[in-house]
Amino acid sequence: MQPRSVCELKKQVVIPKPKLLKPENDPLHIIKTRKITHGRPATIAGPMVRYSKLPFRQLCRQYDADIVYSPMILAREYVRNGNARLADFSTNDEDTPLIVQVGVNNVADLLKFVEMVAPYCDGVGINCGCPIKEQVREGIGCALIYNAELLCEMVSAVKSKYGDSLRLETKIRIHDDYEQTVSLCKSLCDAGVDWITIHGRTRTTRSSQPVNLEAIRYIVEKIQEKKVPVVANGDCFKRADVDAIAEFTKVDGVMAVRGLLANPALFSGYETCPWSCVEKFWYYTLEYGGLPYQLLQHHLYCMLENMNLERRLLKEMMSIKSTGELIDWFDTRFDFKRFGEAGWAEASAVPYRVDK
Ligand SMILES: Cc1cc2nc3c(=O)[nH]c(=O)nc-3n(C[C@H](O)[C@H](O)[C@H](O)COP(=O)(O)O)c2cc1C
Repeated sequence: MQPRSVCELKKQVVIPKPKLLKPENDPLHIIKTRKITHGRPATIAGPMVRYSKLPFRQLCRQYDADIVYSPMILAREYVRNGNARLADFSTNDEDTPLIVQVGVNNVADLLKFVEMVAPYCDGVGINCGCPIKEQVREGIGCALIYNAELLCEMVSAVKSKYGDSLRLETKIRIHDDYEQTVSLCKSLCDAGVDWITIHGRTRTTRSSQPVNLEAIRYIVEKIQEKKVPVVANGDCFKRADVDAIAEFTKVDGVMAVRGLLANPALFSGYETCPWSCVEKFWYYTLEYGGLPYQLLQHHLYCMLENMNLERRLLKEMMSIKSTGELIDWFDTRFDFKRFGEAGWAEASAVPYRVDK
């Protein structure tokens, strides 16, 4: 029998209805109240094509990510192709608050996409930042920041259908001329967007160049009267960066991406990835399944890379070719007693090693 994603299985037994968001699952409520209730901006694990799959999302939540994104899913494929649906999105009841990010270039595909994913997430985010040429050529990703009319039409189509039962976000890049970004943001606010994430780079800025926080600050100030929350994205690599970015730009939330890939415990204040994080990642990966081997291996590489291990060990790990062998390798190379003795199923019931 063909494997099915959790999402598909759920569809067999329930007829999805638009749900009413509870405050604890409502990303907008979280963004608006984090400062008041926790004295800090909302912490957000941003979208990463290939990487932000269910086990990684749950890992980030364990380490204080308030809201977590799926990778960008292309609406065109998802709404037309059952195999794409199986490959692109799986979820479960613990996978909340979740924003499913979509790459889309027309209202019809977006509405169909939202209809399919709305019962399984708390919000949808439109990708308006992807600079990859093939996507931009098709009017997806970054192309949308130059097509405000279409983008706003898409936002208002979703919001007028779903109201407050589903949140809608747009993740944009900045323009060379900040006034263009200000104008786009104002139009998005008028179209009903719930919050805007601003990645402080232009279409052509590379991620090796520093993020432009001045631009974000400028835009936030200019759209203040709209009272729509803004999240800053770019170069958040440690917990202190969250506060520094929020303080400087006056945003309501901070999104990290590459920082979390290397250290999913970043928001909890760990300077480098703690060992407990590696153990938990293993746990979620085996519990939830669905990660292709190379992705599992690369996640582990990213985490271990900055953990002061001998390079020889990393090289050895990268030469391993299957999940079974990798488990054996971890068992022999590290103190993996907890899972080794208790077994994977029971391991979740015992407290994890705390490295703090
Ligand atoms: C491996 C990888 C995959 C990414 N995939 C997406 C994506 O699916 N959607 C998106 O909006 N941005 C994507 N991005 C961009 C990030 O979300 C983010 O905007 C960028 O990395 C800047 O944030 P950072 O400095 O915290 O990494 C991706 C970035 C990386 C490194």
